[in-house]
Amino acid sequence: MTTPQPAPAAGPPDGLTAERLADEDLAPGALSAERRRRARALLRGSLRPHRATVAAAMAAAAIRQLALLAVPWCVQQALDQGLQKHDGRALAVWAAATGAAALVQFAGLYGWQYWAGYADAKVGADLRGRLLRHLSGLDRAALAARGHGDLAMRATRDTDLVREWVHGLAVWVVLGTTFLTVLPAIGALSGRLLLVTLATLPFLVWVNLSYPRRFAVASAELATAHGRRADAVADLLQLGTGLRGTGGHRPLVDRHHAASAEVTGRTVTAARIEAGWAAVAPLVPRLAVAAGVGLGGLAVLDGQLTVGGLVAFTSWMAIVTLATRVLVDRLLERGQADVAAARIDEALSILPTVADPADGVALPASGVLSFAAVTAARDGRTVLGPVELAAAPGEFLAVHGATGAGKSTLLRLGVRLDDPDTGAVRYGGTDLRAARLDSVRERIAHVAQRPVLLSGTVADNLRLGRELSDAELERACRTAGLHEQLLAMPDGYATELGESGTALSGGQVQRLALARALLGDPAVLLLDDATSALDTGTEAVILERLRAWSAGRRTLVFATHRTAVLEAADRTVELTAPADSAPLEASRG
Ligand SMILES: Nc1ncnc2c1ncn2[C@@H]1O[C@H](COP(=O)(O)OP(=O)(O)OP(=O)(O)O)[C@@H](O)[C@H]1O
Repeated sequence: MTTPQPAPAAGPPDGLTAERLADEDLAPGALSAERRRRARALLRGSLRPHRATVAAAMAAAAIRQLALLAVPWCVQQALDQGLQKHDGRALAVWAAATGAAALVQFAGLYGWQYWAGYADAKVGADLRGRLLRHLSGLDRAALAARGHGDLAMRATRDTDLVREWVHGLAVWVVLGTTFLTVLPAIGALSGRLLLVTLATLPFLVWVNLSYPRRFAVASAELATAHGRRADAVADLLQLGTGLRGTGGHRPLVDRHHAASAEVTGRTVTAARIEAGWAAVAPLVPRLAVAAGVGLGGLAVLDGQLTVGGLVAFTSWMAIVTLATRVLVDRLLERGQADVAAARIDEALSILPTVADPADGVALPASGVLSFAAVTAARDGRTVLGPVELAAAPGEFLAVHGATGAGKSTLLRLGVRLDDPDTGAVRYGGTDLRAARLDSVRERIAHVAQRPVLLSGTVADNLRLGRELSDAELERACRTAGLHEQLLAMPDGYATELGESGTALSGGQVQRLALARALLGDPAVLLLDDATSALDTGTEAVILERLRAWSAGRRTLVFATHRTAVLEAADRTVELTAPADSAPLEASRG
């Protein structure tokens, strides 16, 4: 999620986007040689597991094209052998051959389209799955400079562009088959017609070399604009309603309109180049047909060419003209696929700042959670520590301190959502950085200050895809003081929460997040101000139930400003902001 900013009239629509654009990876314009090389490597790698399917599509496409190209020849024979010589049998034979070619075209086209569609669906699913697996494994710091909307575009529009490229791969075989068959066939008809045909080739090469460069630049700029608009839409949807009360949604709307206008402008630019390319490329083959008809007609009058031969020439040239148009489409797709693959590659190259160790160990079932000489810096500023702290099994520890003293930062280190800059966080003596991340998250659960809910039901949000019975959900919700309130709702646990859990109050969201953490049966529970939205009565009940839940063997670490929590805790620890952190309270003197 990005910070909302009003949009300037021109250029990148917000400061953060401008910052992103400074990043070489997202720079508009043509791809650098290195990015193109990496993009092509990604495309080849995505294709590798599906080579056999693509090869089958290509073979079917070649068969279909040969059958298509055979038709003018069959017609030529029917005209020259059948009609010109009044030979009904020859006419029937060549009519049957034309029919057979139609059947072969049918089978070839079916196989081509089926296998091409199968390959594009598989490559798209693999690529999207790989990208989403990678992105979902990244931590907050790694994703900090990326907008969610832009990343979503990479998983949708960009993978779809790669799919289109995969679908069109067999067409290269069609084009090769066409040119390799038509040129000798026309040469066999007449040397002059072959010269007319060959004269078009330098022009075709020039057109198809010059337009792609311009289109690649337009395509890259369009992709970046799409990413920016997607960010603007995501922010508008996620933040707009929250900011309406302060009038803050207006800049979001303006920003979206500016981003949308940019997409429209870039689309028109790309369309103009595409239109020129698509119209200019087949022009010369079409003029060549006219020249061929004139020259070929003279050859027919001189008796050097049959009428059937002239008809075959015009038919083949019509196929060449069509092939030229298709060639342009494929080159357009390849340019877009390069840009899309480069964007996907860039997203796949984002490294997590919290890495899962290759040979990570499992954390022990029980142990002391300790912070030894731990410090944390954000944006070059020390915001925590050095902290020395330990919480033993069965202990209820409350951490308090001024706003900005580093309580949330401390808890995030305790479950390895971030790593300390110096010192070590250990559980049962094992440095969390040496443990497998899934093992850390299994032993230690964290309830964030601002919990995140998904669209779906209450039960979906509690389960998060885990195999949990209704009885287990109920037990956790009882401990979190939510069960009775859920029962009072018409749909109970099946209540739909809407986007980002809008159907629940702030206090209910906090308790749902608490119940969700309890369901993992952790040995340590880190609670970040998890009762801040509760009335004192409900808070007292929950504290009592949490103590019973810990049953003298589980650890509770509660970051809080609430007196009731401090009073309920076995021990309290006050955090003070480091000297160079200068939070609000400290600067008040
Ligand atoms: N991702 C971040 N980037 C930059 N600064 C950060 C980041 N996270 C925290 N900080 C800064 O670190 C300091 C400590 O923040 P933290 O959220 O840990 O404080 P806290 O004690 O939990 O505050 P509160 O009581 O208001 O919840 C603050 O000055 C905050 O601005």
